[in-house]
This record gives sequence, structure tokens and C-alpha cells, in this order.
Amino acid sequence: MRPELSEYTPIYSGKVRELYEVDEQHLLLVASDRTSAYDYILDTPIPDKGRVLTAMSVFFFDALGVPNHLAGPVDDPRIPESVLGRALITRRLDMVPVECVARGYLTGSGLKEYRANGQVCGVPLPEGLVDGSRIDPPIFTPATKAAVGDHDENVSFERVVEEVGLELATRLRELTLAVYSSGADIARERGITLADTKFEFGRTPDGELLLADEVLTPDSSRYWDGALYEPGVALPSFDKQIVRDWLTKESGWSTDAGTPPPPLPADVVERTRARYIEAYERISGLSFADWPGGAQ
Ligand SMILES: C[C@H](c1ccccc1)n1cc(-c2ncnc(N)c2C#N)cn1
Repeated sequence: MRPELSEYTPIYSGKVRELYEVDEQHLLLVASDRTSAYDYILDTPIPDKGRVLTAMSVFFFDALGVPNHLAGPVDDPRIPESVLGRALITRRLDMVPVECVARGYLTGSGLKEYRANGQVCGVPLPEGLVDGSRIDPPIFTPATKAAVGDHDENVSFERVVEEVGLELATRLRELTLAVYSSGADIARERGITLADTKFEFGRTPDGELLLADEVLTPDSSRYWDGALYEPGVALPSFDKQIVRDWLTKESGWSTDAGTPPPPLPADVVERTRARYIEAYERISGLSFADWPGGAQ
């Protein structure tokens, strides 16, 4: 008999995920079906999004072989039925207060910084780069964690050293770049470009550094269709572009409307759900139909 979610103490509620305390040493990390666009949480959920992103994290945790915070399988008996397939039991860690970002392509906030001063997080880049340009080798572009609703602030490696010390900062950079490159290689072999990603790390009581949070999901990364890639062309997000295009080109809403986006039509929801599942099945080579927690 599985416990009820109400038996666990909620300790964090994010835009699209929640964290609960299971016991002194363990947490329950829950991914919702909520999705965001243009910094709004949309009213319309995407069915199975939480399960697909959980499945992607588990695939990469297994594939990457990096010590991580998982403390049980996706069907662990401590996971309530109501969140089965979109929740994971993790070890409770002392989280490192740094968003560890790796970029293999220039876009987003990195592009904005580059255009202003020719570098990203203090890392100088060659002249003449444009939106979508390859950054080779990939760079470590850390950020400080913002309050809920704010954007993270890109910071230099030196600032991370001030925050956590040289040894840990160096280790975070090494691990971030190595894990990004491994994930990017796996995705590239399946025709998908992993442009950038964000990792979080935490330490165990005896000081071991573990990969935590979610890994290499479309919510923590930018995924592009490898077949469409060309530098200088604004690259559509593999998973979010359907929603973005409907909102800005068909719904009558606009990003400067100052009002929340309207509810999504059923076909936009279904096509977006299908894109998440396509990304998972192409990258993992597994069938999402085999993932626990189907329609209850
Ligand atoms: C922001 C992020 C979060 C993720 C998911 C849902 C809501 C928040 N978060 C993760 C921890 C955390 N703390 C202690 N041990 C851990 N193993 C983790 C993890 N992962 C704290 N915050």
C-alpha cells in the first residue's frame, strides 16, 4: 500500500515542480504537468509532461554514470500512487548555491551578454558570433539562484570561487562541462541538438558531491531539432515552440499585452505532449508507453 502525498511535508513549490520531505535523509521530487511560456505559468496543463520529464532524468542519470542523488527506482514503494511516474525519491543533500550552466551554442541570456561585451560570464568569445553560433569548446556560465519569479543572474567563475571556494568551483565547472558534453553527444546521435543546460549539485554529509535536481530535461535545457540547425537563424525550441507560436501568432495575445496568456486549445496541448514524448523516445530509444503511472 503506497502512502498518500499528504503524509509528506511540502518544503518547496516551484513553477512546475514540488519538493516534499519523506524522512530526515530523503526527499520526494515531484514534476507537474504545468508548463511555462514567456515567464508565465500557463493555465492549461500538458498531460504526461511531468512523467516524460521524469523519465528523461532517469534515463540520463543511468546513461551518464555520474554519482547522483537518486535513492530509489521510479516505482519505489514510498512514492504515492497520485504522482507515480512523475516523482522520484532522492537523498537529501546540502545544495550548492550555484546554477551550473553549460553552453555549447550562443543564445538567450548568453547571446545578450555577448552582444553587450563580447563575453559570457567573464569568458571572452570570438568576434562575429550570432544567435545559434556554436561555442566550441562549450563554456561554463554559472548563475546565482534567483528568488521565485526572478531570472537567475549570470556570474563569473571568480564569483563562484568567492561563493564556494576554488576547489569546489573548479570541480563544479569540470563536472558541468563533462556531463553537458556527454548528454550532447547522446542527443546528437539521435538528431537532437542540446544547446545548453542547467545542473544543480549537492553534497552528502560526508562531503561527496552528487548531481541533483532534474538532468537534461527540456525544462532545464534548450533542445533544438538537429535537422533544422543553422547559425544565425532563431532556433525553435524542440518542445515549447508549438505553444509559443500559437500564443504569439494565432491566439491574439502578445508578450507585451501585460495579461496572462489565454488557455491553450486541445490540438496545441496534444501536439506539445507528442513533442515531449518524441524527444524522450528519440533520445532514450525507449517507449514512453512502458513508463509507470499512465492514465489513472
Ligand atoms: C530547486 C530545487 C527543486 C527541485 C524540485 C522541486 C522543487 C525545487 N531544489 C532541489 C533541492 C534539494 N535539496 C536537498 N536535496 C536534494 N537532493 C535536492 C534536489 N534535487 C532544493 N531545491
